Amino acid sequence: MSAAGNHTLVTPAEMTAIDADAARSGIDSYGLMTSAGTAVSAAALRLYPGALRFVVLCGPGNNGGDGYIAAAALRDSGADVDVHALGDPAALKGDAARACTAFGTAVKPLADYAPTAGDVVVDALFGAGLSRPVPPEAARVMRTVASQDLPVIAVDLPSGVDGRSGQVLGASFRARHTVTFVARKPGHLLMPGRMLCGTLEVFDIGIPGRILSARAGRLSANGPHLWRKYAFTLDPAAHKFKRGHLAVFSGGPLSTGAARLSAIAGLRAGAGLVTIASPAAASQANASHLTAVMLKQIEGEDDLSQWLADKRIGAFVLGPGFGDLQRARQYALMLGSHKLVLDADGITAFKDDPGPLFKACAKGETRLVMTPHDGEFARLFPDIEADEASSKVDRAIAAAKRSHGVIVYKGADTVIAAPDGRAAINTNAPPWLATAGSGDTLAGIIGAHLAQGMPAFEAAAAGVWRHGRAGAKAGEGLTAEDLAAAVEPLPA
Ligand SMILES: NC(=O)C1=CN([C@@H]2O[C@H](COP(=O)(O)OP(=O)(O)OC[C@H]3O[C@@H](n4cnc5c(N)ncnc54)[C@H](O)[C@@H]3O)[C@@H](O)[C@H]2O)[C@@H](O)CC1
Ligand SMILES: Nc1ncnc2c1ncn2[C@@H]1O[C@H](COP(=O)(O)OP(=O)(O)O)[C@@H](O)[C@H]1O
Ligand SMILES: [K+]
Repeated sequence: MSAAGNHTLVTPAEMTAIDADAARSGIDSYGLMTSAGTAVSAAALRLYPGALRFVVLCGPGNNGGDGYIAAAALRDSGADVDVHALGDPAALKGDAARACTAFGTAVKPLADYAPTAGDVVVDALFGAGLSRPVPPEAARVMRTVASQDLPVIAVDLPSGVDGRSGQVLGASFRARHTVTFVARKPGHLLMPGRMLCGTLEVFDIGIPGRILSARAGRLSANGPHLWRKYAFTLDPAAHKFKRGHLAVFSGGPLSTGAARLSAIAGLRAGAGLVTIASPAAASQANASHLTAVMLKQIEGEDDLSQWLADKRIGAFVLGPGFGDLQRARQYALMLGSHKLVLDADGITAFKDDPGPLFKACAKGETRLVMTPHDGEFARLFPDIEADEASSKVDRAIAAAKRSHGVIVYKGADTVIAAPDGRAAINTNAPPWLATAGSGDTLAGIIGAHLAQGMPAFEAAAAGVWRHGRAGAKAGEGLTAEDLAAAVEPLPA
């Protein structure tokens, strides 16, 4: 068994190709199924030593095959086991047919299963091969098992969860524990799939790492492996400008708090210098709340173009509490080759006509990071959002390619995607991050990374991860002020 520590994520389609490569290289596929099914039985015995009965529900493919192996191993260990099959077991093919024959004991129809207190359900109906909504008889069993709150151990994925997108096709089991093989799939990390897996175990069934890496794409779980080489230690001779200068645009007099949250988070995240660029009317409000953060009055385009001559400004944050959408457009388009985190109102400002922004970011190194939540994403990319066949990862990558910027598609399962097709799914964010000002804090952390010279994808991925860590450290009930204060130094 390996902890879910390997960062690579493999889609079901890639897994099929890995499977085929393994077979071509001479690895016995029935041996792989035997390892998989045996791992499931071991988990079932370990987690539920007091089970009165194990009920293994087997589907029409190799997921069902794993189930037959598990059922045989459970029976051979002395447990009470019943197997119920979806479809006719005589129609099974290949390794699954062999596993069913090896099980040897009578198999009952799925519809005959009457859930009973003391049952532990092993869900081997569908795994990577789920291709359409689950049939009604499977949905019925899922409902009765849930209504009795029986524990479910899922083989590979809770049946009904699409391993590519994490979406539920029709209905699904809610597992207490899921045993998957070789590597995690995106559906284990994306919502709602993540919630339906319970605890997740990745079992190494013996497919060599070289076969995995040859087929795996550019999607991983977010973590320090993505940015470690940019997580510098401080040069003893550093001065504040060397640590990066971040500028944050403030909104008007009644909405200055968001920019301050970004600014303070930017300082905490390691920027040497943070300046709030404030309209004159808001200067007083900002000045009365700022100490370490500096203040610069920027009243309009003339002030901004003069200020932009200061080449020491490493990055800008535009959007939190900004308010004036027309001005947000002007400012964003004036930033030339400067790096920019565009959040909140900065994103909404480009709702009806994002073309000029995307064009301005088309050349050279990626310099734009956008941090939309669902609503903002749909405003900027309505057609991408409307494509129901695509996963959150697909949508984030499509938006990154179109905008030439890094997309941080926020939520409980934030996806970070780059225009070159790299993507990561974040998993360390506690639910209490959903609080006012939390997104402003995130924008400031990412801005600090950009100001310090991290490339955009790494800056964004590290920012999302540090934001999640800070949330966990500050704990439930945090406010956005606590969050900024809880940002830990890099490298973590
Ligand atoms: N990838 C690997 O290396 C290994 C995979 N194994 C298992 O193999 C599984 C994948 O096997 P398969 O590709 O056979 O796929 P599945 O067993 O997940 O399901 C495919 C079967 O279900 C049918 N089906 C799909 N959606 C349906 C629906 N909504 N209603 C009714 N029937 C439906 C398909 O026509 C096909 O017969 C994995 O999830 C895993 O459990 C293991 O045997 C170990 C090795
Ligand atoms: N259920 C959740 N679990 C974990 N993180 C969440 C959840 N909901 C939201 N978040 C995170 O909280 C932050 C909220 O940002 P945003 O929606 O912009 O809020 P605000 O505008 O109030 O600052 C984002 O980083 C998002 O990923
Ligand atoms: K399953």
